[in-house]
Amino acid sequence: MFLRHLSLVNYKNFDSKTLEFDPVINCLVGDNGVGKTNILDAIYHLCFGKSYFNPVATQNIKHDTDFFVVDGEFEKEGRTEKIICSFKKGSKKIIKRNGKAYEKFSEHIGFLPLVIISPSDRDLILEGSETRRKFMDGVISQSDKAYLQTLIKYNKVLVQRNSLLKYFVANHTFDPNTLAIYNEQLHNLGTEIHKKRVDFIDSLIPIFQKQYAHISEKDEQITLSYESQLSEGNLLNLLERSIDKDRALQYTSVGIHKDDLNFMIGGHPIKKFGSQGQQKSFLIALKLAQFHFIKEQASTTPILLLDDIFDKLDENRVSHIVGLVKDDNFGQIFISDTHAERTENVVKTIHQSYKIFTL
Ligand SMILES: Nc1ncnc2c1ncn2[C@@H]1O[C@H](COP(=O)(O)OP(=O)(O)OP(=O)(O)O)[C@@H](O)[C@H]1O
Repeated sequence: MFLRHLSLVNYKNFDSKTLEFDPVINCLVGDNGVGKTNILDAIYHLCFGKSYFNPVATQNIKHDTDFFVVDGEFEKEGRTEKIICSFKKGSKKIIKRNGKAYEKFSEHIGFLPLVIISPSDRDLILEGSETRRKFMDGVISQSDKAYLQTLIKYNKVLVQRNSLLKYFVANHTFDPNTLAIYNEQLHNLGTEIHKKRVDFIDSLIPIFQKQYAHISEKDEQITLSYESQLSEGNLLNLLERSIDKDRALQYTSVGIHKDDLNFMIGGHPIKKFGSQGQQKSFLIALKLAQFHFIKEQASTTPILLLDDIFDKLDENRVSHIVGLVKDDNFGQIFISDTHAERTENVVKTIHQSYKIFTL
């Protein structure tokens, strides 16, 4: 799969921009702030229906205008797939595939698999557990449509259960029977999600360890593990046992919405004890593991976006990553960098077709 053509109207700093891409390697070069990352984000937008960097849709519209359009032409399994994502202030965002608008964006997720490696990935280490759950959910959803639907249902029931807990307190009442209905639903949906997360992490760990060893070239003991209250007991029991606590807190204190991933180095949290270099290698290994996992699960090689990759790695290691496309017949890669020469030196070593875009 590859992206052949991209055109932007009023997307972030671009009023109008058209690019024809190489099927293998594309380098976006230029000074700070010219819009290299914005182009990568527009590609991300076509695959996920949203920005990777800025979740506020209106802020992706060029200042002083009131709509944006991102239009892309992909080649997938010998067919042309035309995707248009448009958004006008005050209206709903629209994503169309070959002229037909999706009713639910979730139906589009996974159709065009993509992995991005960017300096903002550090949030996965630094931020709270929600960021790591989103990462996990994003990867699983790209290859398992049922997972995303189950997760959406779980979150809806969770909102309803939390509203009920608030209602109880506001009205000085309690109805265990209605609560039991929500408990049962959360149990069924949460158990399914938990199982898929366990399976996912089990498959990801060996790929991740291999990638880390490759990148760090050192014998460091790093671990990635999944932490869930459901590993200690059945969700229905946990929910029943926490009723008093939940009533006091007015929200649901147990469930898969509390899951986390633990990132450790030498047995200690990498957030506190990892050097900057170790944290960067960890994140790249995690994202490359994601790339390989999706490639194995989906029948398509994901598009790989490398934003500001030289910020994280030296030229040899960038060559190694870019070299991924050499092994994967249909892989396409996008690299953003401030130094045209440095980028060209790296891509030349791969002996594949490439294009350099100077912005
Ligand atoms: N909604 C918007 N309207 C207009 N300009 C915007 C909007 N959102 C972001 N920008 C502009 O986009 C530019 C940043 O673009 P981007 O992050 O793509 O740069 P870059 O080329 O990747 O830079 P760097 O090399 O520093 O990473 C900034 O000048 C910013 O002001």
